Amino acid sequence: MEECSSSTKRAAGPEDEFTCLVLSDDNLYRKQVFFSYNFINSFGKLTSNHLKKFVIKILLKISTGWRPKRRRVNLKCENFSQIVKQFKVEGYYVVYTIDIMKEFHYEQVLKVWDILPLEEIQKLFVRLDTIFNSYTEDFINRCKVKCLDGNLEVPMSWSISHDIVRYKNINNAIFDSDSGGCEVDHRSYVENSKVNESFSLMKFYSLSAGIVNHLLSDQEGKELDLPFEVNDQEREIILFPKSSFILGRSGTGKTTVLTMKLHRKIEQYRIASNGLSSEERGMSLSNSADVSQYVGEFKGNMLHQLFVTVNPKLCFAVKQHLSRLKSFASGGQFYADKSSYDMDDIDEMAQFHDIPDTFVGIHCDKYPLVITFHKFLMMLDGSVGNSYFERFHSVRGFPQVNRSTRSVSLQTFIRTKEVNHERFCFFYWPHINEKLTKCLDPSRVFVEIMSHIKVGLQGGVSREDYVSLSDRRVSTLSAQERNAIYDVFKDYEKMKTKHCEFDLADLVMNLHFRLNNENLQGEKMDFYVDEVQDLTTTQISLFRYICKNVDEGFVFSGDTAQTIAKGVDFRFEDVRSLFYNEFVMKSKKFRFPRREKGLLSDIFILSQNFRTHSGVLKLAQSVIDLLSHFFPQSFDVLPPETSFVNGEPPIVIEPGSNENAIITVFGGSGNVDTKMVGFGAEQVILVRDDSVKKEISNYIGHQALILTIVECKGLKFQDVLLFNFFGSSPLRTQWRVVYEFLKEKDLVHSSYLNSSPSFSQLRHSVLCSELKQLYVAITRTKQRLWISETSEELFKPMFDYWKRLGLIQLRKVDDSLAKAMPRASSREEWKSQGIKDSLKIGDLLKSLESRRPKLDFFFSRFVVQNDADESNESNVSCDMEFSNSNGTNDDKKDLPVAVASGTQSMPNQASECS
Ligand SMILES: Nc1ncnc2c1ncn2[C@@H]1O[C@H](COP(=O)(O)OP(=O)(O)OP(=O)(O)O)[C@@H](O)[C@H]1O
Repeated sequence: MEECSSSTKRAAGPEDEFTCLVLSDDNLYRKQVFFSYNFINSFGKLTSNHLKKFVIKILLKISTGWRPKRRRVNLKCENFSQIVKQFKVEGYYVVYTIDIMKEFHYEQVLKVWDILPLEEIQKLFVRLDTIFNSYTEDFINRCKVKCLDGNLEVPMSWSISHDIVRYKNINNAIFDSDSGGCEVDHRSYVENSKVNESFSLMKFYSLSAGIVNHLLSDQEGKELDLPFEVNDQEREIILFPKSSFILGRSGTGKTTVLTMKLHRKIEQYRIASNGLSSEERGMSLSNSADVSQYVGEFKGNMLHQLFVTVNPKLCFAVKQHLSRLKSFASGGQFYADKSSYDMDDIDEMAQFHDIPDTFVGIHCDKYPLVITFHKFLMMLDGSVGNSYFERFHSVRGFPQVNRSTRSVSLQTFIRTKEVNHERFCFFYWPHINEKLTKCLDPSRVFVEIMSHIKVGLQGGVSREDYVSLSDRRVSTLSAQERNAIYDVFKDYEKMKTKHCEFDLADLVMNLHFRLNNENLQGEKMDFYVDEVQDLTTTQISLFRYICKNVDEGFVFSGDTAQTIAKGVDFRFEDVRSLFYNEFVMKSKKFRFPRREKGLLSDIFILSQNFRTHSGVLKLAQSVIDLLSHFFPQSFDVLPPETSFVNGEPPIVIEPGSNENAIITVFGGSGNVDTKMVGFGAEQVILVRDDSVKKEISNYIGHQALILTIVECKGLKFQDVLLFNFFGSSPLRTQWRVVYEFLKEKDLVHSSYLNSSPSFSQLRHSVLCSELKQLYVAITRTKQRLWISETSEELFKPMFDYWKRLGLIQLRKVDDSLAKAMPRASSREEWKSQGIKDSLKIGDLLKSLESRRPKLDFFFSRFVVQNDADESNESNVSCDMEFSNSNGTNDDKKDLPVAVASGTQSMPNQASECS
């Protein structure tokens, strides 16, 4: 056995003996063993340290290829006994299965599902049966294949030249009704369970010294934030070495892939710098060949990685996640250090105060930089020539316009003088010539100005070029409309100059101009851009100035159905061709004067939803269907995501007769028992904007966390209450245009069309951003979504649509609903939710304190009845069984004692169950 070297000691905690076992050179197959989240939880609840150690020893032994001899088995998973195994230790059964994973080839792996007492085993088997029923016969047969190396059972592997397909045609397949799967609306789902208890969405963690240390230390109930095993689709993207684009609907793992890819590179770099240890050779998502390749590549290079996204809260969440992954990889603790997160606010400026506003001379320990796009612009601005802001007279008087630190007065200037969508609509639009504006929609005009006119280097495109876009087949604007928009643009520019204000496009164009004329020393960098749909193409092309490794240095991920940044309008194909023309061709223009073929980077599509169940996804898909109908050019059409878990339709809350549901639920009048006394930490009220947020805060104080749709972007919650989305929509009664779609689908009588406006791309362009916002709001929930509206009239068109398709359920605010909604949360839960989802921890704690007296009345958590049947003890047996060190066996009467060495040492041979 290998001695623990200094680098392996790093990972060793109190259980050095086990660390050495994990790292042992005998333990050749440890990369093929994975522990489920459930196993880790159940293991944590075991009270006997001796039992814990014994189980780990057996699992480590199994990971070397050792297998107990199989005997007559009575306790088994009916249909899949060849791939579902179990062994017994001191009255507990450890259940594991054989699976197949795709990395550089397909390979058999072991998944350890749970450790349970006898009475719970049968229920586990039934659920595993359901999962395996969804697999193809070919997949199952390959799991059954045994590959022997002497006495050892080693993983069988297959080349990736032929696909091994895991799932039958999910969502279309007809399942055996006994399998536990279910059929709804002609679509079948593998499971009928709560999302966080689902087996098909369960996270698995690979066997490592860190995991073993975790298992053997007393960490029961703490939030796990370990690098989990991604699925084959995600792994392929993580391992793909070239620049690429990742497209996928909400909850399909885009942020996860970016974060893991970035973290993996850090690990490879660390290994290349320190030399390989035994543990590191076995690190997840890599094999030694792969690592050695990077050893060569990284030597002598510094690793400069940047993660850029628009939402500061998402940025904060990614930063926290990366720091925990880093801590885990270097053997530190991987739970959030609660005390260090007790901050009042996630403020953009405070978040980046230690990163200078320049890319020149940034110290390497600042990497990876996880920054917002706004911070990225500030850093670029400080990197070449004179700052853009120095042109403003008032700024010249500020104390320091310095590259590394910007004064508070300058930051305030930037915040208050930027013309954004709201400022454009409310302050500029009313002052623009009415003759021009009367037939135009301000939001659409803002998009046109920011995304299609103010592009390029020289103050934007000419009128002639802009108007000529109407000749394109895909253009939805006539030449006349484009001329009018261009006139508005001219007026707007004049007014803006007069008021000494600027918009983001001004800054971006100025940066392009400066960066083109002055040489910024580009570094070899890796860029990970998340939620790329919220950036304009001109903004995106700024990345090329500071990243020289175009072939490999860029990963863009996003979903154009979730574009909520105002003024942005593109599809992934546009970004891909921009990348080719602006990044690839410009970086190679001197070396390759002719256009090369085959240099367009790959677009990967992620299709499995990991976040939520079919009830929510179907509602979300109905919004996508409207987008496809009215605005087919505005987003990338993808096949609907795969969902494995069946779930209830979201609930529309019927308001009381004379007040809105929020008042009924949270307070005001009414019986205390039917009032919801606050939301838990995993729940959120989503609203359109800050004004509605303020309005609700006035009603309910600190009883719940309230976020705007922009703030919740990229985050997730157990339950979501979407409040007054339609009632506060700028579309007002124009939502009636959806009847046109319903009529086309034969969902309403044609008389509905009489009172509906007929759809016009230009007049109803705001519907596009409304639908995208609605999609983002619906997809934030993992389990339950409640929709509450104050105006029946404004909601009616969408309500009719959803009701007709059976996508919602209507419920009155009564006792049962009020009881189902809240969830008592401990102080720790509030904190950990804040950590997970980057919320305002201070607010959460204040909120909790303020309702502390009411917590006594808190409705207990909505408990779903456990549907397990009592298992029948007389009917069970086991694969193999280990007695405890005394050789006793609790189930002796029913189950013949087997085996084990009868001591605490590792069993060498399993003897027979008689
Ligand atoms: N292979 C996996 N197994 C289990 N859970 C996973 C897996 N991959 C991702 N997840 C989980 O799925 C959830 C959604 O992932 P993520 O936030 O990366 O999706 P996204 O595509 O970025 O979503 P959005 O577009 O809505 O921001 C997260 O909770 C993540 O931990």
